Amino acid sequence: MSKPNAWVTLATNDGYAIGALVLAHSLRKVATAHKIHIIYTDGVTPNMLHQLQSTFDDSTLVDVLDSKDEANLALIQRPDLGVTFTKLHCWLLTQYAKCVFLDADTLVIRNADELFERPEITAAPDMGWPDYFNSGVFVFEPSEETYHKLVQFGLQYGSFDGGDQGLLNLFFSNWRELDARHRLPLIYNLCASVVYTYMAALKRHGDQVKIVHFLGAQKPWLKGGPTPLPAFWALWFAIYDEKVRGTVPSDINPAYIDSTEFPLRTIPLSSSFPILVPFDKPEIIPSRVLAMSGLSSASNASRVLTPLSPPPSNVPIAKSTIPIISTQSPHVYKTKSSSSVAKVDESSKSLLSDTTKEIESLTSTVADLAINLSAESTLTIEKSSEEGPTSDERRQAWEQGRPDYQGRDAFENIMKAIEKSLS
Ligand SMILES: O=c1ccn([C@@H]2O[C@H](COP(=O)(O)OP(=O)(O)O[C@H]3O[C@H](CO)[C@@H](O)[C@H](O)[C@H]3O)[C@@H](O)[C@H]2O)c(=O)[nH]1
Ligand SMILES: [Mn+2]
Repeated sequence: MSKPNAWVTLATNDGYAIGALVLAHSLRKVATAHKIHIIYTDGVTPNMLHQLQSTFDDSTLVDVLDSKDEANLALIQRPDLGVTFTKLHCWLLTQYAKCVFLDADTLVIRNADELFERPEITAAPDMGWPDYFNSGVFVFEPSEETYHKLVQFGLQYGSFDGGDQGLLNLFFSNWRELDARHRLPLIYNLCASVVYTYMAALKRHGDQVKIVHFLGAQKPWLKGGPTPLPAFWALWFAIYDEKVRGTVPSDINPAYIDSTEFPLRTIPLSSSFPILVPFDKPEIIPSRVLAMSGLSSASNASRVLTPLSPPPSNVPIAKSTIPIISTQSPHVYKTKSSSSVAKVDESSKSLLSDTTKEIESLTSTVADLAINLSAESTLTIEKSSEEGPTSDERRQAWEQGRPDYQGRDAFENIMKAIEKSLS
């Protein structure tokens, strides 16, 4: 009998375990034909583990302190590579013929079983640097030999970003030159946390998206706020509410939220981005999710209408040190070892609010700076006649990828506004 295939994910603590639960339910909702397997560490509390084990088809404990394992032995010297090496354990799942690894912060919103027809290594470009692949979704073939090579490689060269993505991209360094089968369209790993500069493409392909990735410091299960694509967050919460919330044990680490605390806000730039109707069944969108998305009913659910409301007063406003388009979260990623969970929760919370602010400010920067420019007397802009475009028209033009680059939105003006908004 031939071996089965499996989706594989990883959780080293209760927060990521919640993500993994939502992910597993999303895979069942889209009726995958393949197994669903989780790798976990003892950072997951027993009650959460029970939930994982009753939701996933199978699970594997990876004990980072178990010195019988060569990788773990080596880890004692290289604690920085902790979670990275844990992720590599997926290659040891040789009970499967082929696997697709999914980060615990991904969500499968349409059946994507065709991924198992792809060879190792298959992945989508990283949104921050498309010459590298993003390691949140990748096709691989379990093999002890590959595992050992990866471990040796990792020990020798480390990871240029401190995480598995850097290590895997160094190991599979010819990925970009491989044939087209190895490169996934972005609909298999659409990052729901970056501000897209190509809104027209997003609008064109948004309704074909199959896998969403909540990459970066903000995760749906953490306190914080929505990202520039609230419609996708709404999908995550729809599954969380329906399948997970009632099952999450009360002794879970209190840093992780109940979704009722999720601030009901949307972001202006996405005001014309159509919400995706989950699983072709508009009636299953809970009314709270519709409210979150600014929609009154699923039938006229073509536009997100709610204006931005003020940030919740309990979110501390810290001076940000995060780059504007923050698609990676190496700090949070690296520091979340099970031994320092409590400490890190605090720091990731403030990182989170920084990022929220940053994304919000960038979002309004991109859309609003163009619109507000003409009002700035300090900028050297040709004052146009009163018949010029209205703010709404200019916003629309931006969202459709048609800014007035010859006039008000000229390079110099945008530069000035960006510098101004950053200073
Ligand atoms: O404390 C942690 C941190 C991570 N993970 C697992 O590892 C994955 C990757 O971490 P994540 O926080 O999702 O990283 P991203 O924000 O997605 O950042 C990028 O950078 C990471 C480090 O290189 C890569 O693993 C990701 O695939 C890549 O998208 C998670 O989804 C989990 O499955 C844990 O279980 N515990
Ligand atoms: Mn991720």
